[in-house]
Amino acid sequence: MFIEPRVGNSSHIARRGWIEVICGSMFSGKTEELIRRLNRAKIAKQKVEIFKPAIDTRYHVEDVVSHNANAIRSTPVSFAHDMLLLGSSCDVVGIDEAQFFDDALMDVCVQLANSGIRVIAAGLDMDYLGKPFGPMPALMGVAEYVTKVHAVCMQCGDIASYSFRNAASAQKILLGETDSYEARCRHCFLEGMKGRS
Ligand SMILES: Nc1ncnc2c1ncn2[C@@H]1O[C@H](COP(=O)(O)OP(=O)(O)O)[C@@H](O)[C@H]1O
Ligand SMILES: Cc1cn([C@H]2C[C@H](O)[C@@H](COP(=O)(O)O)O2)c(=O)[nH]c1=O
Ligand SMILES: [Zn+2]
Repeated sequence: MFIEPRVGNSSHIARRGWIEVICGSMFSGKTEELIRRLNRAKIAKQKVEIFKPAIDTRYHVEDVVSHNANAIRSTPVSFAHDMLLLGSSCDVVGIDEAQFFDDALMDVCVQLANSGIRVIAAGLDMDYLGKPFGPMPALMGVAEYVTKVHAVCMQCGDIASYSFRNAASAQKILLGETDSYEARCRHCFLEGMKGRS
């Protein structure tokens, strides 16, 4: 479905940008899919830059790493606006953990795409309460392509769209893995939330 954008010296080939969003729960394969698309762009000899929020240091300070240990080199940035300058000379900009960015993310992605860059952003569509997460809904609204991927429910084996938090914290941001979260389907998520305020 996703072709590599045609970039080159030929004046008749216009450079066209667009926005792709890969969303879903934790463990749904967002990062794997992001890495797959970015590696294909690299194979097509396109200039690729990958960014992640500086707060996400779970596996590695610089690499974007999936739960099954696929990795790709990235630049950690503190603010969405940092990507405007750092990504402006690329063909493709990849963004992981997009939900952690500030509300400027949508405008930044639009500006990058308007300047001819293919933007691929992966992030959680919902937080541990099942509510839309940060700048993701706005970004999905302006994206040309939105792909929702699913995990496997750890309770019943059905498809999972929710990230159920097993830890006691009520803070919106709590970095973690299987130590604090499990993927759940709607039914098992609601069962787990019963009795919580
Ligand atoms: N409940 C689960 N459902 C599906 N995959 C899981 C689950 N738990 C662990 N995994 C592993 O996580 C991988 C996906 O990791 P990743 O791409 O980092 O996901 P995400 O970025 O969406 O959190 C899968 O290929 C699988 O090996
Ligand atoms: C649901 C939820 C998750 N987080 C954190 C937990 C992880 O560190 C990342 C998600 O990583 P993944 O690549 O999608 O597995 O987000 C959080 O801080 N708050 C939440 O509500
Ligand atoms: Zn279930």
